Amino acid sequence: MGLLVKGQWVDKWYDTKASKGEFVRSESKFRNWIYPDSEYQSNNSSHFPAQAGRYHLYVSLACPWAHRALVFIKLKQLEEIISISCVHPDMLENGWEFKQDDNFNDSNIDIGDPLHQFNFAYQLYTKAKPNYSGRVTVPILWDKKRQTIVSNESSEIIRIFNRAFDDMTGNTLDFYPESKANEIDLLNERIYNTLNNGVYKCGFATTQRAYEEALTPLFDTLNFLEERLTTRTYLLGKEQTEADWRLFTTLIRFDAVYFGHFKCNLKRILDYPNLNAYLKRLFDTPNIASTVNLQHIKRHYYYSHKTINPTQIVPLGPTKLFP
Ligand SMILES: N[C@@H](CCC(=O)N[C@@H](CS)C(=O)NCC(=O)O)C(=O)O
Repeated sequence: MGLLVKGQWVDKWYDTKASKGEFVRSESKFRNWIYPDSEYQSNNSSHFPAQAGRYHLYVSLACPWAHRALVFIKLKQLEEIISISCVHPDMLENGWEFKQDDNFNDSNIDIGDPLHQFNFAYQLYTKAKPNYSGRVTVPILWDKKRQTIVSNESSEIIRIFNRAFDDMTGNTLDFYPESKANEIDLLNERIYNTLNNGVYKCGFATTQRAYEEALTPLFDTLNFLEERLTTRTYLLGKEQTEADWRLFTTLIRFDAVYFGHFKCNLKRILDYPNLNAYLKRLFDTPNIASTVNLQHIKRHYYYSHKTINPTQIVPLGPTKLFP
């Protein structure tokens, strides 16, 4: 694991010394946007036009942030509009790699870089910006025409997918409707800080205090959500929204990796009747189950984080998502 410094790859683990043992996530740096024809401004360099076949999405099937983007490809029926490939689950001294490995073939998405045949994800970043400094993260939304990264921020990629290509697909499902935007934003904020990123704060903490300070709010939020779901099918009521899918990709990994590997182990999702039923409901949404790859998930976390699991032993259980 490492990062780019002025276009050069440096192998370095997260530095938590400056933050008293706390894991602090860095901001994503490519923040452009794809617009439908009616809103696209060709003289604005951060604007990209909605065009079929023009964009490629690089994901990791292990990563919860990349998983959000993949879920939106399915929900918004974008498979014919945006091509997709994935990285190998191991993220070691070279960061994310495109190496072929028959042990990790996914029946839906190929490992590799079909556009440039690069070996490493960092090469995409230096192609987009030769002197780039920063982390090399997935998801990466790539523009084949301008040969650059449109966005590497999952929360924005899903908002782009939510509407930019509606004219082409005819799929007008809206997971961030104006009337619910405030409530969605509020829930997202709590869930991001304490759960989506909270599991990482627990797992990557290097002091007891930092770990405990992340663990308490994490389970407060799970208890709050369990209560909320006693009267609701989805977080906002009867309809699915973006808030559900942002939560989904964390919950689906929880019992398999966050409970053990990241020490979020006061309770499993399986121990929460409402949350568990809700998770299954989301999982059973058409085309969603195919986006979940338990083998990539377990292998990535247990094998890549050598500071947490130096033996790199990948536990055999759980073998199923819903035992
Ligand atoms: N804010 C980003 C975070 C993405 C992210 O951190 N992805 C992880 C994989 S789970 C990654 O690529 N990490 C590599 C690194 O930090 O060097 C997003 O939501 O898209």
